[in-house]
This record gives sequence, structure tokens and C-alpha cells, in this order.
Amino acid sequence: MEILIAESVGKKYFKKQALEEINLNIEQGKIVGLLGPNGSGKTTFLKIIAGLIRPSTGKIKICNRIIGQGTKEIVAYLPDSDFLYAWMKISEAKKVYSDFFMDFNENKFDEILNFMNLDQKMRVKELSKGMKEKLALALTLARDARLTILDEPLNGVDPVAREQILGAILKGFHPENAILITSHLINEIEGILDEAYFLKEGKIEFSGVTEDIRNEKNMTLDEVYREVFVC
Ligand SMILES: Nc1ncnc2c1ncn2[C@@H]1O[C@H](COP(=O)(O)OP(=O)(O)OP(=O)(O)O)[C@@H](O)[C@H]1O
Repeated sequence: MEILIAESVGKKYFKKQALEEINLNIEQGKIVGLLGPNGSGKTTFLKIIAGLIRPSTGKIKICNRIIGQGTKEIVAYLPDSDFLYAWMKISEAKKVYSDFFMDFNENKFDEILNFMNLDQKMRVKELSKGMKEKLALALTLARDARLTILDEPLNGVDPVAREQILGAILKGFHPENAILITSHLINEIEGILDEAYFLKEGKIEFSGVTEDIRNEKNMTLDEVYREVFVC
């Protein structure tokens, strides 16, 4: 079953063509990477999927629904961690999420939090930047969402935390669902990706099943990325 179907999606901000003719499908059970350098249009695409901005052209369906309130219920978006109030304890942030999202799974949240070595009694203001990133990720991954979209989940965290985050993504993943992740840290993320789309100046330059790309080119995804974007 297709979780996401995007056909000829384009986005123009005034004169700037941020996305052009994006065709991207995500099947159930897949973790898909949207890879590209700064300004290539990754966040714009995720914001369209999350229903935060509208595409200028094209069609998108998520589990057969057009984007709107019906898709917000089934799409989990990794938000900026600043949405949390400083005085809140992690346990209170959990309660807010649990009240707000029908699909929030408290047991899954506890498990992921534990895995990331965070304590429910800690207050948001006591958390370092990296710990806030982990908390935001735990809140997002704890939803039993059909599609989870993660914008640069490895940014701003140290190598040990990156490992924990990758572990948490896999731990919380249910094969009925799908995940779309953006990153420019290809080396770190490539191990968990089933498929990859390389975005260059708003267009898909290259895409495929990661295993096939590696076999055909006899290169790691990171090497392919460098070839596409540096040469
Ligand atoms: N609100 C906006 N108004 C005008 N232009 C915008 C707006 N948001 C993004 N852009 C432009 O659209 C292009 C794509 O931006 P986007 O943030 O989607 O890229 P990105 O790949 O996510 O970059 P990064 O890796 O730096 O987050 C850039 O040229 C950016 O300047």
C-alpha cells in the first residue's frame, strides 16, 4: 500500500521556485531519505506534507486522503523543540501530547525516552540543546502515525546521541507505517534508509532503492551524494 503519493509537486515563493515537478512515492514499511544541501527544498516539501503550506502545483495524497485536517491526524511532524514551555517537566510535555494526539502512545514514549537516557522528571529549561532535540524526537516518534516526517533529526547532536536517535527511529517503527527523513549527514543516516531521493535546486536529481544504488554504482550513498552535489 502507498502511504504517500506526490505527483508533479511544485512550490513557488514569490519569484523563487523552491520545488519543481516532484514525483515521490512512499510505500508502507519504508524509511525514505530526502537528501540535499542547504536550500534544495527539503523543508519546503516536508511542510507541504505536514499541511503547513500549500503547494503551488501538483497533487498529493497521504493514505488516499488529500492534505487537510484528515492528514494532520495521521502525519507526525518533528517540530522545532522551542514549542515546549520552559517550566514543563518532560512528563507534562507527554501529557500535552497525549491529550492532543489520539495516536500518541504513552508506553512507546516511555520506552524511547528511556532508550535516550532522559528522565521524565527533568524540566525543559534544564535540558541542553541536544537533549531538547531528543525530547522532540521522542514525542514525535511516540505517535502511531501512518507517516512520520523528520526534518534533520541528527542536526545539533553529538555522535553518541546520533546513534541513540537512529536506534530510537528503528525501535519505534511499525512496518504498517512509513518515515520520510531529510538529512545532509548521509554517512550517518544511510544505514537506516530503504530508499533515497536526491534533491538539487528544487528538483529530484536522482532516486532509488539504497541497496540498488550502492550495488549499481559500487559506492556508498555518501559517495553518490558527493558525486551528485560536488561535481
Ligand atoms: N518563506 C519563504 N519565502 C521565500 N523563500 C523561501 C521561503 N522558505 C524557503 N525559501 C527558499 O526556498 C528554497 C528552499 O528552502 P528550504 O528551506 O526548503 O531548503 P532546505 O533544503 O530545507 O534547506 P536547509 O537544509 O538549509 O534547511 C531556498 O532557496 C529558500 O531560500
